[in-house]
Amino acid sequence: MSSPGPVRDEGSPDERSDLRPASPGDGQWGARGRRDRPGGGRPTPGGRWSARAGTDRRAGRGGRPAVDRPRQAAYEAIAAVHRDDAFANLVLPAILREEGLTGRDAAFATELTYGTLRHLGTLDAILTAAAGRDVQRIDPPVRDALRLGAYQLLHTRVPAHAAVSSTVDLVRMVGPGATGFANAVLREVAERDADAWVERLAPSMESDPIGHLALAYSHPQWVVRAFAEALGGDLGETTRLLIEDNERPPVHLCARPGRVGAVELADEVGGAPGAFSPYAVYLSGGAPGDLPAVADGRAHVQDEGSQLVATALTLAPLDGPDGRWLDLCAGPGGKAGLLGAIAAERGARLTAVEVAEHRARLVAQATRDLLVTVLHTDGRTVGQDAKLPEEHFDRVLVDAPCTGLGSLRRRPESRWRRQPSDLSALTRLQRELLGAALRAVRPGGVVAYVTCSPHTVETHVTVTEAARRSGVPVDFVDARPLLPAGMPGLGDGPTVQLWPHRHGTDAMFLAVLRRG
Ligand SMILES: C[S@@+](CC[C@H](N)C(=O)[O-])C[C@H]1O[C@@H](n2cnc3c(N)ncnc32)[C@H](O)[C@@H]1O
Repeated sequence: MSSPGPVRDEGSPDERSDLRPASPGDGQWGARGRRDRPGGGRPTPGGRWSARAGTDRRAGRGGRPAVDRPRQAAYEAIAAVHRDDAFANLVLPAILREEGLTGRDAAFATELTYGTLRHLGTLDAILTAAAGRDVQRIDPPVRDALRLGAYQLLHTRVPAHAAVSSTVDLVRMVGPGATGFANAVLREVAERDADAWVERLAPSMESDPIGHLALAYSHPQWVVRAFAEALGGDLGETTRLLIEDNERPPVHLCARPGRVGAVELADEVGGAPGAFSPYAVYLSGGAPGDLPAVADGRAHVQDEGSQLVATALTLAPLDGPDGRWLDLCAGPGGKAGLLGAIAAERGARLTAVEVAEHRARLVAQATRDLLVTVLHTDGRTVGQDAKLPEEHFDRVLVDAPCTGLGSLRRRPESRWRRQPSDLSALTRLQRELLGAALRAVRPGGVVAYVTCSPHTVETHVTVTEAARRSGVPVDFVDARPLLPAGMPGLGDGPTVQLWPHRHGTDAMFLAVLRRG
């Protein structure tokens, strides 16, 4: 198998869904009896797979396949994430396609890849203890193989002997010379179950609740702290959120208004209408990209929370004209697609701005059959760009670039990549973009500020500061009535924070501001 090489993230979290996620392993995915592909590749000691046509380079002792293809695929995806800074949701489908893995094999590879990456922090702590040395000092290819093995031992029903032997076989390929070490480490890991390891390694909840939760639920401590703060210090709720972050997220479709109704779409795709958004359909499985409704532009993949916050902007009460709408951070175009469809029904016209050229092209593609003007420019140029005049727009969306801590379910590696130091540049940009939006909106018009992060520095602090520095009169609009009636857990207003564990959505934040 040859590596598809570095794969960079191009989509919003909405567009990146697990492929065909598996239920937890039930034992049918043991190491024996896997199909093998003649001419398949094998990883070099550096960890990359190299194709050797006509030779089964993976044949192990006794002629049986040394490593089955789903595990190989998972290993290669995990290695690419760490070696090439690839994104699992992009690199894994490429590997699965290249290997021709479908059905249960693809599901198993997906489960192993996503599960290992989500649980990385805890797995590393366990491997450090089991190896008697810091996991960071283990050769990267062997380290990734051990992570994959430890995940199978602690979080799936793969029999222990199969998890150990398949991992040792993998290590034989990626780190010859380390097989004895790998065998010993995994046997040590297998001595306890996941709960017993947490009991042994995590600080107690009483003495260090953040440290305990971080290790028990595999999140960086700063992220746990940020979640706990956003949840008002409620550690029970924080725990539920962390558990939810480690679950496979469902795929949500958005039935484009004017094109197809949610009930009709649900019937067509075998899904269920969403609980909250009138446009949402929950998909039970399968590859959404293969659906005719998605291919022909009647629907797109979009988290229900994203649908709700975009729709909220269109529902904010407005006096006077209502024909000019602006999406100031539009790429790759999920919300622009929904806003453009609603605008078409209401006789309004959407302008969508995106600073990154390739993402601007994605916006144009996402809105290709709608009357949307796509501008490839910096949203902060309001007042300097003739197409972005001041006091011109009636409704403006700022779906700001953010840490994405609200969509960790969809991006298994991102919790380990993000750093608290990312916050200062991001919040400066968020303030500047919201300031530009407040210049772009007409007096009496509304601005929705949205992040896919519940971090209070990116939410409340940014909004308060940007409004204070804007130099224009700004009032908060209570956002709660702009969400579906009866939706629970919306807090005290005027802003709204959605949560995976409360609403089944990404953790989207919404503030609605009216320019006086
Ligand atoms: C959270 S994403 C928006 C997601 C999008 N609204 C959707 O629903 O698909 C933020 C976007 O803002 C863009 N961006 C960052 N800085 C910008 C700027 N100064 N002006 C315009 N867009 C910017 C990023 O490239 C990114 O595509």
